[in-house]
Amino acid sequence: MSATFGNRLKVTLFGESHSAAIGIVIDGLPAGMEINEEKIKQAMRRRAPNASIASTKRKEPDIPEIVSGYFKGKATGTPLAAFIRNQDTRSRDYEKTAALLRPGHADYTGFMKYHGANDYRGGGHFSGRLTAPLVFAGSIARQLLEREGVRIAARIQSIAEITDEGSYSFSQLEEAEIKEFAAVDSGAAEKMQEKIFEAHSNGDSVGGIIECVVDGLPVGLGEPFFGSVESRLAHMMFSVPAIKGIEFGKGFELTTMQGSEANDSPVLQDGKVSFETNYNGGIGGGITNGMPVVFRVAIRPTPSIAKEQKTVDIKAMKEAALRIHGRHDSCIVPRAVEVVKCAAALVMADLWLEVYNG
Ligand SMILES: Cc1cc2nc3c(=O)[nH]c(=O)nc-3n(C[C@H](O)[C@H](O)[C@H](O)COP(=O)(O)O)c2cc1C
Ligand SMILES: C=C(O[C@@H]1CC(C(=O)O)=C[C@@H](OP(=O)(O)O)[C@H]1O)C(=O)O
Repeated sequence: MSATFGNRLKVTLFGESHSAAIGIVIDGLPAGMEINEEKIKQAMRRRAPNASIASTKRKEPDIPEIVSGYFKGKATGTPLAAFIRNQDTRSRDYEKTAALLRPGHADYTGFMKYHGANDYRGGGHFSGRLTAPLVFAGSIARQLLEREGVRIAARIQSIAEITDEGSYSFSQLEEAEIKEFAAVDSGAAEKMQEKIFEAHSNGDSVGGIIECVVDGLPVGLGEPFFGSVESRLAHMMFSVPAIKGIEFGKGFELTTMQGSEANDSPVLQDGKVSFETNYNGGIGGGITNGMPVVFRVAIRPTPSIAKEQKTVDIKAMKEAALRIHGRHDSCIVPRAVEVVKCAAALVMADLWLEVYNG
């Protein structure tokens, strides 16, 4: 089932961008786990559209309504289900152009796979909107990890060709979280935002890279081969719409290094094994080695743009031109920072429960 993810902590997503609601069912939360609703609200706010970064003008309160599995501030241990109502849908944006396949979006594949029965409004079930319930569930998973001393932080590393080259401490990354635009260096952040507005004013869009770090992990999460930490994180990240690449540690740069440079040498620190460097991103043979898990994801430019593009009218089977005048993010990256952290939390909490909960 493609809507369900996880082994010990299972999540099932449902809904469409313009349906009555979107939501998620979380199965496997430890009974009695306290849930901080304020932390959930903060996460939802950080994912929400933000006019100051040229994001979609759709205004959704994004208040999750928990309908089961939660009692007196704690998880009951039975499935926790929540839905988020869609309130500011403007489906007329999609009426006139319903048959015109949006280049870069899932209109063509959705139409073919579901024999034209797919709900194309706002991207339907393919929509980035489905990341709202993902953030809801992930922010609970994040709380579960925090209880165990595991923390997650992320930052915007680049937008288009503008890169923040700095390498930062975990606490500097954590400080980025409270910023509206989660880049660490303020000079780079300004240039990145200018780039987004430039694309917006040209009727175009841009992408970028998010770096994410999971700190405080024990040695031994994950398994070799198909249960590797890399494969589990990659599965989750590629489930997030618009994510097109992932690398761990030095990633592709490892190919330009010699073995003597790429190897992370074990050292003794206070009588325990640690590593001199972390070029392999805290993972060895698919298993956490106690160093921070570091990965970066590549996010494509938003598909729906105002600039004229070539397409096909799938009903008339004719080539056509398309300009999209709806409400769209000029860049998905700033809003996706929270999505990446929460999606990573779901994976790491699942891996945690596999080892420490039976
Ligand atoms: C937080 C978030 C917001 C998004 N906003 C938009 C948007 O406003 N317009 C759009 O066309 N795509 C947006 N997307 C991306 C599309 O949903 C995505 O590109 C599409 O479903 C096709 O999937 P793919 O790019 O993974 O192939 C967004 C994605 C995310 C994660
Ligand atoms: C609503 C959200 O983003 C939506 C993601 C999206 C897409 O195609 O992914 C298309 C747009 O939908 P609509 O045309 O209905 O405004 C965005 O606004 C959200 O993230 O909450």
